[in-house]
Amino acid sequence: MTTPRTIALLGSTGSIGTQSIQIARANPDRFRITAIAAGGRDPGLVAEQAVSLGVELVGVAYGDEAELRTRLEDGARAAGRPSYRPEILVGDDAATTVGGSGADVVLNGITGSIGLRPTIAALQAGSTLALANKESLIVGGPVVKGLAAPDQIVPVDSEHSAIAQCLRAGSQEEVRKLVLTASGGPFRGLAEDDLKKVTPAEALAHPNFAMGKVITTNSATLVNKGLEVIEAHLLFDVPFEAIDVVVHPQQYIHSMVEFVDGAVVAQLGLPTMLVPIALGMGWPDRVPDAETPIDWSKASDWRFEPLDDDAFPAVALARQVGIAGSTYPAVYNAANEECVEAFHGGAIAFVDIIPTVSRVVADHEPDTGALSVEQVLAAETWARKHTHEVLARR
Ligand SMILES: NC(=O)C1=CN([C@@H]2O[C@H](COP(=O)(O)OP(=O)(O)OC[C@H]3O[C@@H](n4cnc5c(N)ncnc54)[C@H](OP(=O)(O)O)[C@@H]3O)[C@@H](O)[C@H]2O)C=CC1
Ligand SMILES: CC(=O)[C@@H](O)[C@H](O)COP(=O)(O)O
Ligand SMILES: [Mn+2]
Repeated sequence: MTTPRTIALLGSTGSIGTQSIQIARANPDRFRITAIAAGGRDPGLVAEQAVSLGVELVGVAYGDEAELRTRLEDGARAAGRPSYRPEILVGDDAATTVGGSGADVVLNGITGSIGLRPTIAALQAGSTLALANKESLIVGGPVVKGLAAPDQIVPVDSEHSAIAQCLRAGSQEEVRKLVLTASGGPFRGLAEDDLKKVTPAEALAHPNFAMGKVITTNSATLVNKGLEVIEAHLLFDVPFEAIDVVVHPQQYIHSMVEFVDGAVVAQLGLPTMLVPIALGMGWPDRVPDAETPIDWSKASDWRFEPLDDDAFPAVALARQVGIAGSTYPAVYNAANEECVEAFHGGAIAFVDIIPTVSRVVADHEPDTGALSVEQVLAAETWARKHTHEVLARR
């Protein structure tokens, strides 16, 4: 009998976080969540998670430490473990400290590029990084890659988990191209003009997945797929021209690899995150019964269609920033994060998002030379400020 892997779970209260807890609870012989971090929007949920998992370390970015402590104490008493006293961290660095706490696996399920420092901390601590927080890799690019040992980063993003699984079928030299599948989002099939009136509520109606606000909006604009093209380039060292995107609305095929002989290997499954999360925590081992397999006795139609780059220019723009490298991906992502907030706040329309990101990218003057974390953070700060200047000029 082997000892369970220790897991530090960042973003424990979110879509990825709660599903990671589900996997860990179902597999106590394999995984033990020893530390959690969240933003702090719901201290009651954080306390409930901490008590039920018995974690040793709890971090939140904001909120009242005394309130969290009281909730933990109340929860511990109710659970019949009144002496339970985890270490509590509150503040901007909490997730970074939890990420660097030395767990066997750090599962980064934070949303947004705020996940960069925790990603770096996990890599520096020598933990395996199960990476859902794609933004940290994309904005950090060569900095993050430079810190990672071979196989230290295990993708959790469904498309990249699929590609990692497909790559087991051949060598790197035998790969001809990667093919990312895309749902097309809730507005698939709409023309540019039809997109002018879509609402935030409509943008949050993803056809297949229940995810957080930012990634769901990014699926609607196709920014998510743009980010995923850059993510695939960074994770798998495949040039941008060898990374294709195909719209597959059912998302049963999570992504594919085409090999030099013309064979295409795909990874299939129900459109849920349970397999990618379980594999991220257990890599390279599969976790039995993580998800129900597809039922092949039922008839179903699977569709494939090309991207509509006119209505959804986000992927083409992402390719440009990915190829430009340096701080461009950080600027693309930061401008988009600001626009997503502005869209949900009612300040801008859906169709304002990509033109604004594009303007900010065009105005960016990157530093030259090797990229540092400080340069990334400075570029992000500039991009966030400039996004609001561009929006104010409209
Ligand atoms: N959901 C999915 O199916 C998929 C998600 N991903 C990626 O995974 C990541 C998470 O997505 P998702 O779970 O949907 O997002 P959610 O919005 O559902 O959850 C985000 C989590 O991050 C936490 N958080 C926010 N700010 C901080 C901070 N400063 N420090 C610590 N924690 C913080 C939130 O805490 P709080 O609740 O307190 O705000 C919450 O726990 C994103 O990068 C996304 O792109 C990738 C593939 C699929
Ligand atoms: C589950 C997952 O990995 C998400 O990134 C999802 O794939 C979103 O799909 P689309 O961005 O293709 O709508
Ligand atoms: Mn994805």
